Amino acid sequence: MNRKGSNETNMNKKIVVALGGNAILADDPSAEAQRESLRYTSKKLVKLIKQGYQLIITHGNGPQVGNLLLQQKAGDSLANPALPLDTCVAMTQGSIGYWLQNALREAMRAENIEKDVVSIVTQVLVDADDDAFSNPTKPIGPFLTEEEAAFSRMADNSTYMEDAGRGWRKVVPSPKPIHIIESPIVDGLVEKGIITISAGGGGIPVIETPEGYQGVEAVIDKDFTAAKLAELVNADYLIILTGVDNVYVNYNKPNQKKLERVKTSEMQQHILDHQFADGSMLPKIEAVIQFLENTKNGKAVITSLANIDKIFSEEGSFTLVEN
Ligand SMILES: Nc1ncnc2c1ncn2[C@@H]1O[C@H](COP(=O)(O)OP(=O)(O)O)[C@@H](O)[C@H]1O
Ligand SMILES: NC(=O)OP(=O)(O)O
Repeated sequence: MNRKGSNETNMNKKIVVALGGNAILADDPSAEAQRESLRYTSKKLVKLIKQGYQLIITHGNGPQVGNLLLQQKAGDSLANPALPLDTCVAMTQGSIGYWLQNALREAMRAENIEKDVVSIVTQVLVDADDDAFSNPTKPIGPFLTEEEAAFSRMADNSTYMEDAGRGWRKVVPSPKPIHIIESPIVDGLVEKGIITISAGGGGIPVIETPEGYQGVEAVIDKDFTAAKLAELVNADYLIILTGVDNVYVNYNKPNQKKLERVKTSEMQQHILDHQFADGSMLPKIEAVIQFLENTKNGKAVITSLANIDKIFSEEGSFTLVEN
């Protein structure tokens, strides 16, 4: 990193990259369209691998897990019952991990890079008494019109909310991640130079019981889990990839202003000034601050996929947050 960061050597620097679920599934929910998005993503990520960075990848699943729930409901019968939400999260870790690890393999082969990549079914501990269980806020599945949402609410008795001006979506509880159960395994693989894809969809939410871990009906915000993962693996950078190049103040207003290099204290003030939308940009900013508060020299970047390979060069537009 030079223009906007320091010029330290990048060999073996650890980067946790969090991919938004909407970056994988845009308009076309078919497997082939999602694989194609991940092929594009992988070509971009490989540029960081070529620069010597060690990638620890995680991803969202909001659109995918909501669609899977709809499929479960559509086929629900006594002989073939719908599977619960924690299991659906596990299923999306499997499907997205499978697509992504193969896309990364192809992209690395094209660049003559010999590295292993593996997806890990990952559980994340949450608190059974988290307030989120009585206050669902995490949007999942397709965007609906207000009328469609009202109709769906009557059909499935779920909660639907408007999602950052983009339409109405089903919302489910989103407890905060306390611990990533498999993080020591991820750490061990990272130390061996293996690229990991873990804690997808925020991780499978589990609570601790006398009998062991038990799944709960929730979807954890992948940005908070990414921050926890970055802290646990002692990452140098947390990069959150989303639909915008930069975070803005006065977003979508005539006086909107791009944030380029900011201190956590400045971000905290912007939160107090209500600059970031709930359920979209706010959790990303909170996650970034959480990581920076729990790490000594970490830095965090929020940008779009188009910019990822430019973050460490002279070009590109992105928001870098540091202590
Ligand atoms: N202050 C802001 N600056 C930039 N983007 C914002 C801001 N407030 C809300 N947004 C919106 O938040 C979106 C990112 O949230 P979201 O789409 O939920 O994330 P994900 O990519 O993880 O699915 C951006 O694409 C943008 O539309
Ligand atoms: N689980 C999660 O936060 O997914 P999205 O990023 O796709 O909303």
